Amino acid sequence: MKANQELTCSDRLIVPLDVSTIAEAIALIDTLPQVTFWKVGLELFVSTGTEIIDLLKTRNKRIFLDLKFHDIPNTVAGACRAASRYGVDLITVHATAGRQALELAKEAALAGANDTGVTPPKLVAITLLTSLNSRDLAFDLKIPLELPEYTLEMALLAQKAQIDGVVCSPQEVAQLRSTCGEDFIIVCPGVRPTWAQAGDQKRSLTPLQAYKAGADFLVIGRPITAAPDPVAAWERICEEIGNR
Ligand SMILES: O=C(O)c1cc(=O)[nH]c(=O)n1[C@@H]1O[C@H](COP(=O)(O)O)[C@@H](O)[C@H]1O
Repeated sequence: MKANQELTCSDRLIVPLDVSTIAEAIALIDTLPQVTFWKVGLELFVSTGTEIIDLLKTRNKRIFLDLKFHDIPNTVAGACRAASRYGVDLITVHATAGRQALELAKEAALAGANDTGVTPPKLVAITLLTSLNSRDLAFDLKIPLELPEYTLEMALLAQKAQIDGVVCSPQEVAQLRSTCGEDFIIVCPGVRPTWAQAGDQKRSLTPLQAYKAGADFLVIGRPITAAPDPVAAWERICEEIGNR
């Protein structure tokens, strides 16, 4: 990675291709040529398979393959090995898959990249989805910890298992950054400019707040992709974070 101060807005912002067809994905990629880092999530990958990966590669884009693996260790490892053969930049696993799954995921990612001679992806663990709040954690998931403590425990578990970083809400970034250190990758979805709708995101902060708290990457979807003018929305966000 480049030193922090040299990073530009397109190095920091990851935009999800949350659509279900190649045609819609191409339309978004063409609308936003300034985006260099795209996220391929469950909806698009399940719909198109590797076609979208090949397309992004021919356009020299960076790829966050966000399939959020969560299964028994053997299955998580197999999936990580397969995903890593594509030569993508980032992949996700759920921290709650547990320590053994995380450890095997890391080994498998290295093996998968080695299979095809590509650079291994960075592995990031989901701490707690940004669509959940303290109430959901306590009353639905029955987790008897305060939310910041829980996300910290998940991050520490991932770090002990040699995972490269985490996905967390902007509200937890400062704490995770100070505990897990500067080299731990922190990816933040759930980012909302003041002028955008929250939608299903429950633990948001603005792009500038998330960036200042220490996030390496901001994942921002609908505030850009569903805006009447996506390019203007992108530029407004870049201005808000000072084009850093
Ligand atoms: O792993 C993710 O990227 C992710 C984790 C999380 O906790 N919350 C979350 O919103 N995401 C993803 O980040 C994107 C957020 O999109 P918007 O809510 O439209 O900005 C979606 O593609 C989600 O799948």
